[in-house]
Amino acid sequence: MHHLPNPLIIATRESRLALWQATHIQAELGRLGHTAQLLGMTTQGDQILDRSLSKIGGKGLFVKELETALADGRAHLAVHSLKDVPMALPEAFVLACVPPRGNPHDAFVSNTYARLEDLPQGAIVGTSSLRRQVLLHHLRPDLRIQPLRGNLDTRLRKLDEGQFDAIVLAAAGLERLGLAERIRMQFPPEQMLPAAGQGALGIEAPARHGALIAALQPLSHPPTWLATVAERTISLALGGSCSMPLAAHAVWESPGQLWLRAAWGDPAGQRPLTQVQARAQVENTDQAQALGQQLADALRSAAGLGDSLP
Ligand SMILES: NCc1[nH]cc(CCC(=O)O)c1CC(=O)O
Repeated sequence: MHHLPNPLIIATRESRLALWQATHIQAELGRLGHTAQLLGMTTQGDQILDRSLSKIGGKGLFVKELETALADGRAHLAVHSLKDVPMALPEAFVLACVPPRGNPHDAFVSNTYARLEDLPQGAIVGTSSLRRQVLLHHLRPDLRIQPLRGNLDTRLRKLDEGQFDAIVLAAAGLERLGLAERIRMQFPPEQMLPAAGQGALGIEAPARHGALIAALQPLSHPPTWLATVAERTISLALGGSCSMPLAAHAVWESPGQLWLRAAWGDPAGQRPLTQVQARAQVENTDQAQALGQQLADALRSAAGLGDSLP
């Protein structure tokens, strides 16, 4: 039998964005009458900046060290960008709650050009995301796409130093850090379909801590939960890794009617982009998973991926 710890300790990465997100959840818990404190931690994903995430073990690197703090009892819950949370968590942990989603779109950021269309032939665009890379290549095969890692401030600094003509970042991160004025253009999903879970937060807790999981439920937003379950089911079905050239984005067209789109690209740019979509009445987690699974199967056959994936 667990009771609710007081104070609740929230494990978080120490980037400005992660701290904003954890502080936001701390305040939400405060409004529910709980006292919460932050435990800042540096993860391997934050330390290794010279190699791409897909090469060093994926976005799970951002999550693992926070899970160790939960397992040790040094912290009770962890706040993550949902985009960085692997679909399959270790058995001892659950995604206890997904709060309302922020801006899910990608942002075009440049000091010179107002829109992607304005970039000259062969312009240099910074992004390390395989998804952004393949979608940019699809829109503008002439662009030279170069790696860009580090936290948001670091990425903007590299742009300002003149290393790139433009960069592409998540709008949610810029907005949370008060940097919305850096957004020159927001990509519509038709141009750049977001990653699964983009713009949403995920709160992770020990699976056995029933009292804590129950206490987090008032922060949950069922429409965001169901949409992101559908999106994340596609990631899981296509191999479970977040470091894939995969986009998956769901929107509510009307109450209960979920529209799910997905895209898969070839990072080498040899094969054309594959895009699929489906709609379904979704009222519970099983139906959201079924829609995600259906679209994953459609994507797999349309892209000629067969049964095995890299
Ligand atoms: N991969 C890093 C990451 N994880 C979450 C965000 C932004 C916030 C979000 O998408 O929810 C970012 C930065 C970015 O993609 O530009």
